[in-house]
Parts: sequence; C-alpha cells; structure tokens
Amino acid sequence: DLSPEWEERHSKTRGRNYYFNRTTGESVWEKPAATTSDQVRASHLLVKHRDSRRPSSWKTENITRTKEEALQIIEGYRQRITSGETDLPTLARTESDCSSAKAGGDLGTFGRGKMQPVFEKATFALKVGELSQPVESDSGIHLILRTA
Ligand SMILES: N=C(N)NCCC[C@H](NC(=O)[C@@H]1CCC/C1=C/[C@H](COP(=O)(O)O)NC=O)C(N)=O
Repeated sequence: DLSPEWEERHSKTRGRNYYFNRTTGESVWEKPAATTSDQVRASHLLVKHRDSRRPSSWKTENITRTKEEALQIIEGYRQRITSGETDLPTLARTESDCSSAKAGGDLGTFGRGKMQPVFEKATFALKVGELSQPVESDSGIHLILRTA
C-alpha cells in the first residue's frame, strides 16, 4: 500500500526506517499515505519461448525458440532501443508476442495484483520513462517501459 514512487529504507544513524521518494528525492520519517497514484502505466515487448505458459501468439502459431534464444533476441532489442536506433513502442508493434503489440505494447494503467508478480515488481521499481533490463515471467521474456 506504499505508492510506487516511494521506497522504504533504513537509517543506521537513527536505527529506524524512513521513506525515500525516488521521483522527487525527498525523505520522510512517516509512511506516506497511499494515494491513487498506486496505479502505474507501462508498455512492454514480450518474446515468448517454448517454455512460455502459452507458447503461441498473433505472430507465431507454435513458438519453438528456446529461452536462451529469446533472451538473446531481447538483449538485441534492448541494445537497439538504448542506442537510439528505435524505440520500444515501434519495435513492440512488429516483434512482441503479446496482443498488446497492436497498441505498441501499451498495457494501460494497472495496480498491484493484476499482472504476474515478477512483472509488477519490475514495473513498480522503474522510474517513469525508464526501460527495464530483460524480465522473465511465465509468459516469456519482457522489456518494460514505464510510461506513468
Ligand atoms: N491487462 C491485460 N491485457 N490482461 C490482464 C492481465 C493478465 C496478466 N498478464 C500478465 O501478467 C502478462 C505479463 C505482463 C503482461 C501480460 C500479458 C500476457 C502475456 O501473454 P500470455 O502469457 O498471457 O499469453 N497477455 C495477456 O494478458 C496476468 N496476471 O497473467
């Protein structure tokens, strides 16, 4: 129930926890009240593999690539995005194995409890505008761009 931009930290000098806002950089002793901003918005690019929970997509009827191959592919995409050659929405539109490809990977806004825990945790840990490292879920391997 801590809204996503806050994280709990420990102060050794005071021997107690405090709260750090990774967006504003401020620190407070009292736990910030959860606001409606505990919703986030993200786009993702999903590369599935043969061990994915549903190894099929709009792109490929039967996905047979291995998890290692999927990771190599995702790392190649991440390089192309961070080098500025392309961006996640453009790449997701043609390459993502998720139906959200047609929306440039946009998943809309979501709160805790909607997406698989590993995906949720990775998204909430991102600053707005930040691109994740490759994230492995039961669906496959993702690049996540937090957009709000
Ligand atoms: N809001 C939407 N579109 N539907 C409800 C979300 C359901 C949620 N989905 C996920 O967690 C995966 C990982 C992040 C995005 C996502 C998309 C999956 C990936 O593809 P699949 O493994 O399902 O074939 N396709 C759609 O849901 C879940 N709790 O399983």
